[in-house]
Amino acid sequence: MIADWLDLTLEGHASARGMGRIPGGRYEIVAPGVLEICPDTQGPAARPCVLSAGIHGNETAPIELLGELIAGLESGHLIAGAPLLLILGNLPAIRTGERFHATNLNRLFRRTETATAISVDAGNAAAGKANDCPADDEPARARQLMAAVDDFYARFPPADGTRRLHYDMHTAIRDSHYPRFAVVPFSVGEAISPSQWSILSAAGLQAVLHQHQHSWTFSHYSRHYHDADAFTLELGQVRPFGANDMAALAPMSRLLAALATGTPPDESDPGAMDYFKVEVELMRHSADFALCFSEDVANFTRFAPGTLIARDAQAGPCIIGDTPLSVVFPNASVEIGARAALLLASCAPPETA
Ligand SMILES: O=C(O)CCC(=O)N[C@@H](CCC(=O)O)C(=O)O
Ligand SMILES: [Zn+2]
Repeated sequence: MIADWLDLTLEGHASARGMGRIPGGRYEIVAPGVLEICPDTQGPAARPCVLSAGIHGNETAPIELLGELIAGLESGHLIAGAPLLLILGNLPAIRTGERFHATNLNRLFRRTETATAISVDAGNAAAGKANDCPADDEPARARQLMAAVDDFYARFPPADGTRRLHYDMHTAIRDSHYPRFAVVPFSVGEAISPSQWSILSAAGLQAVLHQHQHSWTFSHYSRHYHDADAFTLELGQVRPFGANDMAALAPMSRLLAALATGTPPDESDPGAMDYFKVEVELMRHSADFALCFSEDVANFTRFAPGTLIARDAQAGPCIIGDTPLSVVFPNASVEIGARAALLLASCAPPETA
């Protein structure tokens, strides 16, 4: 019963391995919190999809979305029609309702000599898959998830002319002028498939933010190493289980259902979304660091030229230059050396023709 898998995993009782049938395909638990769906027959629009949630443990709406998807697949309301890898990211942090335990998992998806060896060595990967990672070992979990993604993408190449897909679903700490928005990881590889803009627009996304440099997030991993159409999707604000506005996420739920069944997703005008690019990645360099605006300033708030944004004992003040910039993900409590905010400028929509 895959419907039980999610509850059991969150309670810490899931078996590390297991497999069975669902309508139209089969499932396999390939690692703790990692469930693969393999259809008997691929639908007309099937793409190998990684759908991840809970990379930050207190971001529950995406986990509820995965729960709805799994229930649909189990009941036969949705017939499996595409290879899927469903991932619950930071299991110990989900269980305690925290963003992370020792360090932010979403900065660790980078191949090192060790991680690459694990991802290409099936024996090591299998050993790593058998057990839950210790609660405070986010680097071990990142290696486990990188290995699972490498293995999945290697076994399910995309059809000619299509690309792999990864939606890493999150919710934001702050309120936002755009409650639902996509972050596009930086890449020197292929451009994102143009259809993604109209698909994300139909799924209720309101803005798109292009990263300007490598960020070693989970979505960046799939984009950088696997040339996938990969995004971090911010789907509202952090809330506990049961308190999320799932009605606002109904179009996103329909998109996930289309991906799982291999049917064409809804599309709508990509011009309905606003587009931004990162101009400044503000880092915290010292213990004596402060943001110079209030805790309730929402994501995408615009600051005028000359505004003091942050003070840092080591890096000095951060002041907006000649053009206004909007702030996203401001967080003065990040670890020293980590990103404390992104400052954005508006940009033109990507080419869709
Ligand atoms: O609201 C916040 O400050 C953080 C929300 C969040 O977890 N965002 C992701 C974005 C990842 C990316 O830049 O692609 C994160 O910070 O990991
Ligand atoms: Zn997050």
